[in-house]
Amino acid sequence: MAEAKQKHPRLILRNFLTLFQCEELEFIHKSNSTVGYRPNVFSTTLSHLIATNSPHLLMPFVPIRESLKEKVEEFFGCEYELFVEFTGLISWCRGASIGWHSDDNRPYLKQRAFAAVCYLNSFGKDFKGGLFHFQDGEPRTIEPLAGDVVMYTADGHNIHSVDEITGGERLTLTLWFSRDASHDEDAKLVSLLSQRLLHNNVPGPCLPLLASSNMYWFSLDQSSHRQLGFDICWARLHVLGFDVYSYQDTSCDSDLSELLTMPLQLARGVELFNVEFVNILHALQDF
Ligand SMILES: O=C(O)CCC(=O)C(=O)O
Ligand SMILES: [Fe+2]
Repeated sequence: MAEAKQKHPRLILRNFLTLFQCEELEFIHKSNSTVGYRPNVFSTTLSHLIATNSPHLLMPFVPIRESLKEKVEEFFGCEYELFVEFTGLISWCRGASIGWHSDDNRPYLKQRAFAAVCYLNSFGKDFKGGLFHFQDGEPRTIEPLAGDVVMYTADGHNIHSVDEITGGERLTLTLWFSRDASHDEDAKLVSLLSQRLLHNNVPGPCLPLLASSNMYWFSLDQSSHRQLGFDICWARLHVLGFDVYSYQDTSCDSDLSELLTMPLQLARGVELFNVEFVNILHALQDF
């Protein structure tokens, strides 16, 4: 057991998060995510929540980040040594996968010492495919289940992969930890928060601002014309059964993504709801 821990330092924790916490984070992701860093992947970072004037949505992350850091420090024997380097909600849609790798496998990722991946939804129920595998050691394969967490060193002792998603959307809260204080995410977040508070140019305490429209544009074919794709915010509302009604003058040649930055109302079938939203992010967060 001790030898296995030395060779492949890793820990699986069942039911670390409650289903309520999973659902709360899922709601935040589905109402704020942008197109991610790899094909068919969407992400919500904490700095993005600040940049889009939704810092109140950071609150549910605070106790979870703290207890994950404590667990990692306790299990890997490095109490009070770690900084959270990155926190993000990451969802993988059909076609997304990642081959064998370690999480520190690029020069710009060398500061990463440990990873914690929290599963926010479940294999077989919410998505198909997407099993997690370690190349060596035990456990070899992990079936993602809402609330469970896998923690492992970011180095070559824990080479891993994720099978292609074949249906649904697989959602995780993923954190990396570093020993290097210059990669402390908290310091970056505090600085972003204070910049926003000092520059009083935000519309109101809780009214979201959209990032640039290409951050929400999901291209179906990366290489082809920009038109082939959809706006992820609009698509998420559509999945929930809503249509968007914009009372802007649509006779001008404004495109869809521009309209979604303007005031709008929601409709379902022939029913038009009275509430006016400042933009589509506001509708997603408050419908
Ligand atoms: O989502 C997972 O299970 C692991 C993802 C992963 O390996 C990564 O993002 O580096
Ligand atoms: Fe990884």
